[in-house]
Amino acid sequence: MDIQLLKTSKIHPKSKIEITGSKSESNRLLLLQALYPEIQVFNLSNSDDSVLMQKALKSTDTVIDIHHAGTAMRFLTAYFSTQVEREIVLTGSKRMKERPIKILVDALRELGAEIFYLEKEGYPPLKIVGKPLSKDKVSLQANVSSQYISALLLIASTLKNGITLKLDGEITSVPYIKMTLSLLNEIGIETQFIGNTISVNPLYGKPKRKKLVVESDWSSASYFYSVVALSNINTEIELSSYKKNSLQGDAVLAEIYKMFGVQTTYNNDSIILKKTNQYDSENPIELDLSDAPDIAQTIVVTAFGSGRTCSLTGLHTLKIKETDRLVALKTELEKFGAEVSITENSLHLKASNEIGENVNVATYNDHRMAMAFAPLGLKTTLTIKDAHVVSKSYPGFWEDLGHIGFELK
Ligand SMILES: O=C(O)C1=C[C@@H](OP(=O)(O)O)[C@@H](O)[C@H](O)C1
Ligand SMILES: C=C(OP(=O)(O)O)C(=O)O
Repeated sequence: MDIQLLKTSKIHPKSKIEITGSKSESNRLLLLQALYPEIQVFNLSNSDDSVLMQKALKSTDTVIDIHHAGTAMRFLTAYFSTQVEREIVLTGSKRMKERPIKILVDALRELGAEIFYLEKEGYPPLKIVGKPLSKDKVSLQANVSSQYISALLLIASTLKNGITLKLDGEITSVPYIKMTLSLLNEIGIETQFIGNTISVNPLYGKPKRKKLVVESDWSSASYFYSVVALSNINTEIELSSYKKNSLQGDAVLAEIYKMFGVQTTYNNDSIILKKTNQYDSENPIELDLSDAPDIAQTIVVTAFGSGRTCSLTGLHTLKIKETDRLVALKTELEKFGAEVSITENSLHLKASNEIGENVNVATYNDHRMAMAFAPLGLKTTLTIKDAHVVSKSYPGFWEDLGHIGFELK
């Protein structure tokens, strides 16, 4: 399914959208619920990745396919390693078989797990033979993906002595590790994170808190930040349910988008995004996104749509996500006439006021490619190829975009 966005210079001046729970928080809490069934979770994400996670945890099959869901692949590898008397094959999409998992598998093996590679060494699919993990201390490389670390932390409280992790190298995507620790703390699991060492105590007895409400997804909110940034002065979009003290690192959007004139007001359980003229529209956008990699695509496209120079660093994890996002961004932006240069961990976009028309944006099975480019419908007519890819994190995206006044065909 392709979707054409007809150039819409004006969306509704005021609109309201409800986004479901954070996919990251949901997938952590689903795993914790499998370990501690008394936990109840509200406002779960309706994303494919969370639905797949839920299904996988309930499944009694011997082969479990988690398609494109990175967190599900990593978290379930740790989970099934501890499920005694269970033997499963954990597999995924063609792209999942190219996303590395060796760092996590090595760490789990070090703790006593029995995991085998079924195709390429270091990559899914995996055969996992569940057994009690006998050790409690392990070192692992922390500069490739924080998901390996979160996976180990999520199962830690069920091990006899908990877990102590020593993290080697620069720690990437730190807010996601802190999110994991905060959720563990919320249910009464004690943790320490000092320097490059994290430890998690075993949980004796039942979880302290049983009802948890997931805050809505900030990464999904990013597309509306972009829409407001590219809109006329005073355009407002209200998004629910969000809070000021978020566990999600992508809540940094509220700060970042001030550079594009978007003001965020926290109102009960929602946020109101409003376009103002209180910003310097000439200033280049310069950011290190190693703490918030999922909003890189949104920010670059906003910068392009608003004719701003943009230099992003800290993008080393983008190459192993749903697609190589650095190459995908460069390729697709250049179709609109943008000048983009990339390295292994950075992207530079030159300011330009020309935006090509009738471009077909390829999405590479990456939900964020589709959603990041959509706001350009405020500047030009474009077509998003394979637009259904958005369901990985935000199945209602196109409907919500129509609701705020975009013309979709
Ligand atoms: O733990 C999580 O929920 C996530 C961690 C990040 O991955 P990396 O740590 O691989 O950067 C992020 O990109 C991903 O979308 C979700
Ligand atoms: C990178 C992402 O997800 P995952 O790694 O969980 O597939 C994402 O949602 O942008």
